[in-house]
Amino acid sequence: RLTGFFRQSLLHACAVWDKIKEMVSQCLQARDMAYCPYSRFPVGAAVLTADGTIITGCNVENASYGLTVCAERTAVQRAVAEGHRHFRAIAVTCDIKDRFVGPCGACRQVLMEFASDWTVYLTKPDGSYKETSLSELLPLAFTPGHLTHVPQMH
Ligand SMILES: O=c1ccn([C@H]2C[C@H](O)[C@@H](CO)O2)c(=O)[nH]1
Repeated sequence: RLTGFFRQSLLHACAVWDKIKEMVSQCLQARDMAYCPYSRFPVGAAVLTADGTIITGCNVENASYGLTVCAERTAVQRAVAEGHRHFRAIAVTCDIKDRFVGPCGACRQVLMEFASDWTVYLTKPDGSYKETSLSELLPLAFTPGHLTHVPQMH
């Protein structure tokens, strides 16, 4: 029989595994909602908040091209608008099957605003993923902590 610490550790590992699977599945579903008539390059994202909520986003393009918003920023901004400011992880996917694709530079910076220790799951269309981190994707980052007037988070 599994007891105490080991049982707890196993349950925790299973809960984490379930959350990753759920994020991966939700980012793939979000990609199907992408509005990308110009690039025809759909992207999906799913962020995991500190309280375990998963919020998705897709890219939303614009005829001006430049006003396009990426899937990752759509998800983060949606999460913030719903009251979340503490994040743990993000899963991102596009239609490219043969390699893992990272978020664009603008999205890396926007993620950095809310945490430096995001876990990032680069997800292929078949649901396989590569785990990385925001600090690996954006080393030596500029962060809110570098400003003399640090924004009050409340
Ligand atoms: O990290 C990225 C990179 C690109 N895109 C979108 C923007 C545009 O709609 C399309 C092609 O660049 O992909 C994202 O959503 N996330």
